Amino acid sequence: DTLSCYFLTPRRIKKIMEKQGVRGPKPRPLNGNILDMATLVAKSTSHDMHTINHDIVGRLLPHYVAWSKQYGKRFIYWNGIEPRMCLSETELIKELLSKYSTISGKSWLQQQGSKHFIGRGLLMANGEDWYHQRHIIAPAFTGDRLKSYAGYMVECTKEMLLSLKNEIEISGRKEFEIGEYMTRLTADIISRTEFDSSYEKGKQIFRLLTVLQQLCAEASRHLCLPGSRFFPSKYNREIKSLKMEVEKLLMEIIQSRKDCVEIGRSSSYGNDLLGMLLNEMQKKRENGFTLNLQQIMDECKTFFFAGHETTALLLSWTVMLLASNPSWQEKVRAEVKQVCNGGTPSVDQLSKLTLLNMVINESLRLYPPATVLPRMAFEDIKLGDLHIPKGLSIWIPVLAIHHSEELWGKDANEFNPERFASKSFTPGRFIPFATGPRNCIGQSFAMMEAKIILAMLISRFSFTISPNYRHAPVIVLTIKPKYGVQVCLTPIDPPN
Ligand code: HEM
Repeated sequence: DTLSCYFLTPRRIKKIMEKQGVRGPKPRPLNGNILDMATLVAKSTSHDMHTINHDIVGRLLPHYVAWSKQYGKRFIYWNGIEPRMCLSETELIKELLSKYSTISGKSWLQQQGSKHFIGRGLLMANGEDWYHQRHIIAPAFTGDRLKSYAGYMVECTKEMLLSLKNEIEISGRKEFEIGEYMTRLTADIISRTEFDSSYEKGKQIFRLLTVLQQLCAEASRHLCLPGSRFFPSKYNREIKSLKMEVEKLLMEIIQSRKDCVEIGRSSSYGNDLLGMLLNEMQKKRENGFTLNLQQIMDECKTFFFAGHETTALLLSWTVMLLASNPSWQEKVRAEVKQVCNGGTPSVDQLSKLTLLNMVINESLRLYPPATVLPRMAFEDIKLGDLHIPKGLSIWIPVLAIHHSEELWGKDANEFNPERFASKSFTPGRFIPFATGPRNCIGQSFAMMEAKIILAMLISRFSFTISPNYRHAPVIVLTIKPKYGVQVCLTPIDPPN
């Protein structure tokens, strides 16, 4: 079904959109506007930024800036042979994301790019398949089950803070690239929540997945050349063998849990994410929809991918923002001290950390880890006054919406958490986790994790931005600090 979208001649889509006044840059044969985009981005990101400022849309999405100026808020461009319409009107975005979650989804090109990595897990699934998976998995991310992960988060954070403190005491080092620590920490947390008792093996799987992710990202750069993915290149061979290695380890964990249940040593597959998926695999058999082992493995990989890098980036950017805004750092530290009373934060205390919450939101606004949201229409869709033909991909430029002066006012590019103090603002303009039925399933998980880690970090250390930090945000799937975030840490002595 998805494939059939590609048989619709792109020319027809172009004509339908032109009739509605949606135009864009002229595509080149096969490659569309890919080269134009690459050239503009290479130029705009060839230098670091001169100061730590957040006016980054022109740097990161120069093609968006140029084309929206020339063709208006809606324009169409070509990612190779895939036509994409950029949509930045908040009303229409809200309508698309809330009403059409099963008849729009991930395009074949996107699925192809991640086939050997996360397969058809929740993030890449479409239609009915997506709907069933979402309903099976959703309970793992709400209510008491969600709260039960807080303990793991606190434990892993304690270990990281201790290793930082030891490093300072032993080597006298003060400067740290905090991104490295955050990446390791969020990977530890997701390994524990996913594989609790098989934690060590889980970590091994995730090390392999990190390599696999890099290889797949490189290989998908060549995807736009027709036929290239059929060549048994070095990439393809390496990708296949890594994939097999990861799946073999995953199967070992799954099999040992099944054995325990079958010989009666335990009555359930476990309380971690994997256990929950296996329990569901048994339960859902009666009502017709089943999760098979391949899907469970794809899901395990999906949670690792979707759940750790995004959160690590949120944390790194927030530390950068707090390090370069000492007055907010002090305010948040005082709040944590008052709410948590010197102890580790409990789930109930987290909702009282209002200032920290505002800072995290402001960080997600300025540096949204997921910079664009893609949705392909699998059927004709009516969106406001627009007729969207089947086969058209819609791209929502989250980063540009978050920085729009029209939506946020003259200080749109300034760090000002105060703007999140009032709860009433136009819906649809703040969408770091998307919105509607297909929003981020891990949103509450990520927010809980970020608050716990930042609250614990800020009460143990004060930090300033290092003179070695180079402000150079780049987009490689997500928004990353090109050279990391170097901060100088000073331990804060605990009272008495
Ligand atoms: C700051 C951290 C995070 C950000 C900014 C973020 C952002 C997003 C966004 C924008 C989407 C929608 C993507 C799309 O449909 O194209 C998404 C989906 C998803 N996220 Fe997150 N995410 C974060 C953390 C997490 C965590 C911690 C988990 C899991 C533990 C997670 C799991 C997922 C999954 C499985 C989906 C696919 C949901 C579906 O299609 O039904 N995310 N996330």
